[in-house]
Amino acid sequence: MEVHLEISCVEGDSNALIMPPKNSNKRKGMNQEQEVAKKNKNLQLSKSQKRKLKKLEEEKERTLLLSKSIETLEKYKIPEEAFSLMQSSRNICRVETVKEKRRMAVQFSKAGLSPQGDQPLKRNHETASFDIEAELDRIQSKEMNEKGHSQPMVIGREVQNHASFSLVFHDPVSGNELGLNGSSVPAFSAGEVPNEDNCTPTLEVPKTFSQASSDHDARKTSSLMGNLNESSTVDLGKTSNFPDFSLPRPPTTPTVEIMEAINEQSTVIICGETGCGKTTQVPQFLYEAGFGSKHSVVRNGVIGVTQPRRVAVLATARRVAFELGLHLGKEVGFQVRHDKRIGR
Ligand SMILES: Nc1ncnc2c1ncn2[C@@H]1O[C@H](COP(=O)(O)OP(=O)(O)OP(=O)(O)O)[C@@H](O)[C@H]1O
Repeated sequence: MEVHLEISCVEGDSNALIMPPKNSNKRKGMNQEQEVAKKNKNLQLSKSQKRKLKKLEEEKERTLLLSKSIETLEKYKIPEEAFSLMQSSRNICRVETVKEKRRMAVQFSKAGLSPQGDQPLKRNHETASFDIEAELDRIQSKEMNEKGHSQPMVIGREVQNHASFSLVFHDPVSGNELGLNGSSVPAFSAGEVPNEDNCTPTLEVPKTFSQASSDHDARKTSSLMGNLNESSTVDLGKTSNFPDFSLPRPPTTPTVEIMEAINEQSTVIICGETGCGKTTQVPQFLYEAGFGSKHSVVRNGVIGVTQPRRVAVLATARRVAFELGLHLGKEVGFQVRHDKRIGR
């Protein structure tokens, strides 16, 4: 009993009835804080979660960017018909054949556009020399397909496929534009195309030209014809019948210096402007100096010349053979893929 009273006294003095709830509140408050902290702690993401979240955000951004890009592409999309009118960058600087030009013109007209460059089918005189090259290439490949390089190159057959065909080159000496027969800018129309039998090159030089320029033109004409129509018309062996045909070397060709350098050095690099004769002249005076001779112990072997294109190989070989008055395929030969004419 005593104990009980004491307790009640103590309780009465120290406001014992209020204190316990206070303590419990404090404890409760502390618990709440702890819970919040715990919750916050739970809200703090782990490293892997953060990484995942970052990834998701990035993916979202990427998808957004992609959709924007697709939208832009759709906006500037080229219609499918226009694809056929586009040309590959590989064809830059490549001369189009008449057939290709015609095909393009048809495609352009189908698309309701005017043909490219306002020079559709008619051959431009300035580009004719390039066209000749392209034509040569085509003829050459056609020739190869039709088995054997001994097949004559028939200009007539090629020409008949086109409405009009003119072979023109620009003479840098006289400044004249010359055609196959030496006259100014001739053109074969389909009607007046020479047939296979009569496509012999005519070396008639109009009398209006001076003798000097006539000789020069005739030589050019002949060489041009030689390039175009070898077996059917031009026998390169016969060119020696024309004593004036062999062009004089450019007077500026420093033959002596080059020969001296070649004799003294094991390697010589010759630099010169285009057309100065590095390809056609140097081999000639090497040949004349005895290089490539079977009889020479030191200088025997071959004088080799490389060219990047097969048409250039053929033209160079023909030119050198022509200027030296030798036979192509004997003393002067050439070798390209699928074709080889080298003397034994
Ligand atoms: N097949 C050919 N038909 C007509 N003339 C030609 C022929 N090949 C060369 N020539 C003439 O001979 C000259 C010398 O030409 P060549 O090819 O030897 O010059 P190049 O210095 O080798 O030129 P590049 O540096 O461009 O190859 C040229 O001015 C050119 O007019």
